[in-house]
Amino acid sequence: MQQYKILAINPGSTSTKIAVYTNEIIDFEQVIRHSIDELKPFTTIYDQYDYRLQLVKKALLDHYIIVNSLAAVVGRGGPLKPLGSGTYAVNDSMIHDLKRAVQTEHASNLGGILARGIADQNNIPAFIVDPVSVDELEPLARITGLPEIPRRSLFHALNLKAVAHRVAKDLNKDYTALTLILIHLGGGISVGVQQNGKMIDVTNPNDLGPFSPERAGAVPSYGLLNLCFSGKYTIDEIKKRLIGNAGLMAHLGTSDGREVESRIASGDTKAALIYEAMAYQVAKEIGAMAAVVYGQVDGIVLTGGLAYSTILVKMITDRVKFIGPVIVHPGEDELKALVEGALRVLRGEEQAKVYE
Ligand SMILES: Nc1ncnc2c1ncn2[C@@H]1O[C@H](COP(=O)(O)OP(=O)(O)OP(=O)(O)O)[C@@H](O)[C@H]1O
Ligand SMILES: CCCC(=O)O
Repeated sequence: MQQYKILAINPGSTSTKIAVYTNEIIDFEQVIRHSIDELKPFTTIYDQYDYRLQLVKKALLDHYIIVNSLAAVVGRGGPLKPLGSGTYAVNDSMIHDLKRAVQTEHASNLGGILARGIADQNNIPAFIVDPVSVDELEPLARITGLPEIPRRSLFHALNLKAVAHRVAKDLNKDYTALTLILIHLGGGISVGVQQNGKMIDVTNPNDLGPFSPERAGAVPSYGLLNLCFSGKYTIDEIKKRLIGNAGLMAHLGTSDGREVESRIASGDTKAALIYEAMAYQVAKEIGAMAAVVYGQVDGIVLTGGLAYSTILVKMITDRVKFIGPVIVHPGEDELKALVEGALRVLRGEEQAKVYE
């Protein structure tokens, strides 16, 4: 079998995670941490480019990786314009949009730029895979009761798509032949339904669907309206509340599922009620996604950090197993997901898409 050595780069707000794989086997992984003081001099995310690039190059040297041994470099895709799923070659239009943070400033905007910066040294391809702005919604799924507020597709695309590929492989089925309900159970929770390889409906964890360890999910609109106009909060404070200080955090003062479970084990009835409510909301959303595909579901796939929880998985499974088999792939491995996306292209299983 042909050997492909691939560098994956995942820039986050306080770290740059990198890994080198040979095919699906990891050679090394490193988390390069960035202190607040180190990042302070940079006004925009793009201003951090050279600083992070030098650190990635140093890490490669430290691990005796020479750039010309690499077959490709793959970076985390930032919130680009809405686009179809898959692996994209990093081109000039993408670099332009990543630099100007076309949707929003986010550290992941540096993923494609760093990948290109290293790949260009050796004339090898640079890719990104399934950024959060993957948008494959059916027209019906976009419509809300307010024409000026359509639903937007923003979700944990990288992990959900990678896990869908793994499930198809495990079942020895064609990826596009499966209809799957896919649930990422992380700090935020995304629930979507994938048919013919497309996520035709999905909840954006920042404004719809179940509440999660730190986000509010869907809340009654009149209540939210009153909070916004109470005069007590700025718009930024409301945003931070909805996606940082909501869900388990707001009810229980922690966003750590393990901590909630140890409280439940020691008899905390409030923790038990809130945790079950989160499972209940996830199950309800799974039911809604099943209705989208007339109940014809090949599997319900639970993934993300909270999928390590046997209690939570059981509470969800008990409510949804009548819809289809529940398959659990706990955790999320974004670097591996990036490498798998690059490998699909290098092996000719998929064509690299072109960002316009
Ligand atoms: N064994 C476990 N039991 C219960 N909860 C767990 C376990 N392991 C991880 N978690 C919980 O999973 C959640 C984090 O999941 P994950 O790491 O997928 O999220 P994240 O990367 O922080 O956020 P996001 O996935 O939204 O980007 C936390 O609430 C964490 O406490
Ligand atoms: C917006 C979906 C992805 C994330 O919250 O990290």
